[in-house]
Amino acid sequence: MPPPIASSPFPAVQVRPNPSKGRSLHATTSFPPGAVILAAQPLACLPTLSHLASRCSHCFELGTPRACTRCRSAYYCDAACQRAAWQSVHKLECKALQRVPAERRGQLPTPVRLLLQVLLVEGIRDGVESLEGHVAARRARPGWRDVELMAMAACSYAGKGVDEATVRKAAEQLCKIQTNAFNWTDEDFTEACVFIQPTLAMMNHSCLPNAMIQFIDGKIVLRAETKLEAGDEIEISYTDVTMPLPKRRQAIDSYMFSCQCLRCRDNLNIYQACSASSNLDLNGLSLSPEVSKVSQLPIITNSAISKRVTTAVDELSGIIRTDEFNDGDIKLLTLRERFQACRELVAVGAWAAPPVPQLLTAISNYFVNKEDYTSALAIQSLVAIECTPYRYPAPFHPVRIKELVHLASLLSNTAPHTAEQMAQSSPSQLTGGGTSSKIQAALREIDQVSTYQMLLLLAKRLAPAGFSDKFKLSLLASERLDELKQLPGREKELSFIERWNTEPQSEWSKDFFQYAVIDPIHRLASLGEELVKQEFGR
Ligand SMILES: C[S@@+](CC[C@H](N)C(=O)[O-])C[C@H]1O[C@@H](n2cnc3c(N)ncnc32)[C@H](O)[C@@H]1O
Repeated sequence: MPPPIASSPFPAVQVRPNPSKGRSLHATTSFPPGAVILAAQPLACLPTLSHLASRCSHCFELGTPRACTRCRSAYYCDAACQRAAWQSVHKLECKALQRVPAERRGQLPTPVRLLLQVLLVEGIRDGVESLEGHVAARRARPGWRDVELMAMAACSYAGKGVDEATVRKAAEQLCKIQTNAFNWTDEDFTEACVFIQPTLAMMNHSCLPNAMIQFIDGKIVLRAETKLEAGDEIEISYTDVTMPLPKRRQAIDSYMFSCQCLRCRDNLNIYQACSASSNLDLNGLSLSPEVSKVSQLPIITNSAISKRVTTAVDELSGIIRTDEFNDGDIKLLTLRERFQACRELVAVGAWAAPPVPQLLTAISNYFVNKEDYTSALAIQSLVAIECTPYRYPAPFHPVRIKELVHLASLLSNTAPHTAEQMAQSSPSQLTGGGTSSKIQAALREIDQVSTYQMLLLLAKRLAPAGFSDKFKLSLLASERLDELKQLPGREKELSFIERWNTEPQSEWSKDFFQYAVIDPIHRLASLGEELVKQEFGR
């Protein structure tokens, strides 16, 4: 039986039957790239296990929330959040959580906690009812016994009994959660919350998505990633689209379909996927205006090189675990070994091809840990110019905004480097004294404070419209810009920056941006390239 079509409570979107995907969500009007299509309240939302004790279970703000004194497994920032949660879900959920043995309470998997809410709260249960769960197909898969056990545990904690019919229904509800819950990653890209929103759950997946979701101030904000026309299907990505094909397939497998998008069908590498984007021209006012010329790169024009890049990426995805790059203590030797494994990609300048960007970020973090901020800044500039814009061609993508703020943070650490301070500072444990002093010399010639200020203003400009006072990265940028106001003697610079910020499209502003931001960051990026090849390519 075809799934029922629910009417959408949001005028901007409409649910339609879809012959190959069940149902799909469509725009009812056109949207320019970056526009906010809608903002929705989640039907149910929970911090993930690793964030349970650090995020409020009601407003989801990061902080040091206090545990509910009864169940000790929901956390709230204050009495108001606790009261509101008590009214909506926690009154019922708290009793159920108290039935979980104390030693297991903090370990209850997030889908099981969501299932508890589905079992206990009528409104949530009704919202989940019409969602797709692929129950029959999941039942035929090896992990089905675990699904049943989780369902049985949830029924028991919820006080619903564990007879066959009740557990079967709960297992179906768990399947719907697994098929439709969104995993929201915070600004550090760790999974922070899991939520369900029935209308947004109608969005299908594409590895070349035309929309994205952000979680801002407890709301799910749906944004157009490319231009949308009325009637277009809205497609988001269920996984990290910059991963190589085998990894994407693995991630998508849990949604019980195989992706037939152009990126998957033709196994497009990161540069080919970038050149298929309609967002390239939007980069004209970004740090990387040359992204628009991606189709002229040898990686695209020379099919032998292009193929080699795709093959090398697929091979490396089997031998390099990118999660090891998140280890703060990663050793120099490991970084060198991994960099050498990537030499084929580096040799053809395929800096954006995975796992090179993740590796460069780990190298930059390695320098930060050593308090060698100049080297970290040079490597991060390389990432900002050669990696991220090709991976995420929309300059308003949160990853691009985060990078501007990150570059600015690194600049704030290098800015106080006077000649005296530099003479005193130890150039980390590396031997690359030559390149390190070139980076320091380059930094002495840059008006780092102005570059810093303009990167932060750019980050603010790219925030989603209507959410700049809620979006974490623009709040952070505003705070830092306010601190700058106290710096004396910058009247001339401030008047230039003000003019650039009010009329960014004018020829004067473009030249000024080139001079004050693009040229310095590109210079640092080429020194970053020299440094990384010299120190890690040996
Ligand atoms: C979150 S739901 C999306 C809404 C769904 N189409 C429905 O009718 O309920 C996820 C499910 O949609 C289907 N789906 C999503 N993206 C798809 C795609 N690119 N191709 C085929 N099916 C897709 C799969 O069945 C998947 O498990």
